Amino acid sequence: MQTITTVAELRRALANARRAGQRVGFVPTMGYLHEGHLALVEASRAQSDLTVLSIFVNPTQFGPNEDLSTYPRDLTRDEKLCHGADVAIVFAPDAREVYPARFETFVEPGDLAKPLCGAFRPGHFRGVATVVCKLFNMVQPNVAFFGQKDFQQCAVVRHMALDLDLPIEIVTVPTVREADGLAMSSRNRYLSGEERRRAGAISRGLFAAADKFRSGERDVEKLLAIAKGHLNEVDRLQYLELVDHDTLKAAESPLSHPAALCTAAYVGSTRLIDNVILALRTS
Ligand SMILES: Nc1ncnc2c1ncn2[C@@H]1O[C@H](COP(=O)(O)OP(=O)(O)OP(=O)(O)O)[C@@H](O)[C@H]1O
Ligand SMILES: CC(C)(CO)[C@@H](O)C(=O)[O-]
Ligand code: BAL
Repeated sequence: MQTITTVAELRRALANARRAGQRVGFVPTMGYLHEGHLALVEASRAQSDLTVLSIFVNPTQFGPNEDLSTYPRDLTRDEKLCHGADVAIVFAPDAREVYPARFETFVEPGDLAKPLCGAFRPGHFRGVATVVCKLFNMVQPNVAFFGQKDFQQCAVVRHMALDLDLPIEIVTVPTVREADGLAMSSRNRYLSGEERRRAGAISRGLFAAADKFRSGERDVEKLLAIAKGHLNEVDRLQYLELVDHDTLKAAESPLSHPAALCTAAYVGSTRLIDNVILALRTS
């Protein structure tokens, strides 16, 4: 495994693989890796010949009062995990390599970026789409892997690839969870012991609604109320919404299309997101 920090070096390292017709899998991350990230690597290993994992805490997707400066970072630990997981290349550029002086061109996503997290993090998905587009151009993978935990991000990236004719297959990997159901997230490390215990309420709420859905409930307000009943343990519910799986517009009762129940909640000062998909049986 090698760690590369410049685009020129990355292109050189990948040239041979490309000439040999190897299928390149790409896992973009912001580092401080956990088993959720390793599930993306595992999916890449299964579907490609060589995996590139990027570690870049992208400044353009953070708002001015967000946690860019305190976001957890530990490259040495991440490199060890990548080595053990059979990653071929860790690409860890610095901010100047990705955004040289006079950088001024952005990718502006459309309606998919407006609801949910987009409503509370203005400019977030513009930053995500821009950096993902740039990373795609740097790595030029055949296939790229994203976690379902960031459901709206998956939708925005998938649509960007379609709109911009990027010849890259986008794969969504199911959310990896802790034993109590909490979605793994680098930000979980901000939680105190007591906050960590209460954070379990987020997935409990989503799962309770999903269980009711599986037993036939199709009323949007009732499903939201069930989830909300569990969410009183969080300190502040930013949003809890049931949206159409494909358009991310508010779902209507009775549910007749696949939907996603999505939430963002603060436990202490930590903002956590999670979601479950409510898929209707097709048979
Ligand atoms: N629990 C998880 N299961 C599956 N994929 C995940 C999980 N957590 C993160 N990912 C995916 O890993 C990729 C990189 O995410 P990122 O580095 O931001 O990690 P994160 O844990 O989501 O961090 P954050 O705390 O910022 O939300 C994204 O595609 C994200 O959806
Ligand atoms: C996709 C991504 C690496 C872009 O910075 C980031 O948003 C993330 O880690 O989910
Ligand atoms: N995985 C989410 C990246 C962010 O919160 O900025």
